[in-house]
Amino acid sequence: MSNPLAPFYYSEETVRRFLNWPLVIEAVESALRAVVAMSGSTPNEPFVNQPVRSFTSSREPGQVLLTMPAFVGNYKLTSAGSGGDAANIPRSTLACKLVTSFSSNPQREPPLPSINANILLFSLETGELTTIMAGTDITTWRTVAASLVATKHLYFRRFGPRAEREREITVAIIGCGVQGQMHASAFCSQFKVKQLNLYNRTIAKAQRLSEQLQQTPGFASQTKITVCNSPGEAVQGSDVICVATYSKEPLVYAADLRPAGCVHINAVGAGETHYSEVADNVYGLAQIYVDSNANAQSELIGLAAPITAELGSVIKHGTYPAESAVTIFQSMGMASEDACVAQAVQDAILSSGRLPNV
Ligand SMILES: NC(=O)C1=CN([C@@H]2O[C@H](COP(=O)(O)OP(=O)(O)OC[C@H]3O[C@@H](n4cnc5c(N)ncnc54)[C@H](O)[C@@H]3O)[C@@H](O)[C@H]2O)C=CC1
Ligand SMILES: O=C(O)C1=NCCCC1
Repeated sequence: MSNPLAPFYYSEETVRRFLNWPLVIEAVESALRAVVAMSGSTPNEPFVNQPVRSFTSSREPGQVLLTMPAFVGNYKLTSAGSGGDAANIPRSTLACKLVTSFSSNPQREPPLPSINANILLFSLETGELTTIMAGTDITTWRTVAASLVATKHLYFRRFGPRAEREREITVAIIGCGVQGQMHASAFCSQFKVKQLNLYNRTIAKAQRLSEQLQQTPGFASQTKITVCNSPGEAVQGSDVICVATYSKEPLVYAADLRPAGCVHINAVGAGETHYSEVADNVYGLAQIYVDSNANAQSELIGLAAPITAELGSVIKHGTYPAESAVTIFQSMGMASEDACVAQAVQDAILSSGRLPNV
């Protein structure tokens, strides 16, 4: 039966009310696990059909449209308002994110985000478009969630099953734009961050973030924040480094890493290539993990170092790195993450009784 109101539209404001870390982390972890299995490999197991995304350049350099389709089959969501028996019923989602990256948007007057996205959800019965969901906040949250999940499994789990709750860490944030700001607040709320080093090309932006964090109700008072004058200063002594800029030149060099290793890097940003923010000599000594091998094959061309594994396979099999390793989570971003988070948000909205088209 076709829906007379379709497609439903959920605005950024509505989506924002339903985003929280348990919901987004669970959905992103589901996508990361599911991507390890391709269609039909094991019956009833979660799996992903995720063709390589397309990049369409627009008028100027630094302006690009990405189309990101995915089908995620047989996965479960427990924290999205589908609690009780419904939580045990396998879900499947057919979705496509349309996202633009216009890197000079923050310099506009008034400033706009560099990343703007919408996520389309389709009926599994008829293929009709059922929902259009604003996807800019989802993109930020799911990318930060991927870094949180990577840090838990590639860094903390080296030290045992409870380390993410007990171990104190120093975190460097390089790039204090939309991604950097949310990485900073999420890492401080989800882990025990004793020292937070902030660096941004325009130092005033890092300064502003420091002030905002300190004014945030509930911001961990045990976190000392330092605004750094160079990326090297931020990296030195850090256990976990998150780098999210448009830089085409390396910002993280081996000489600045702790000499004994034991460092994890979330490489989030994309200049011309995904791997431009981290120097070759760091890739040369690190173990490199990716969200998707298939995406890595098409988007990490030229990376002169082997990929160790998909993050989802570490989560599934518990194959954690050695304590002293330097690890990189090369985050490219996956359509399946967007699909699972959008589904979880839609479930939460519907179970709250909220009307669509708001
Ligand atoms: N891996 C993933 O899934 C995703 C990756 N991204 C990427 O993350 C990066 C950051 O995105 P947003 O925070 O939304 O952008 P933004 O524009 O809000 O922030 C970018 C920050 O990087 C800094 N920056 C820009 N160019 C630089 C350079 N050449 N050297 C040093 N710093 C520089 C700016 O000062 C700014 O603070 C982008 O490359 C974006 O494409 C965004 C979304 C998802
Ligand atoms: O996954 C995404 O969404 C993006 N990835 C790379 C940069 C643009 C947005």
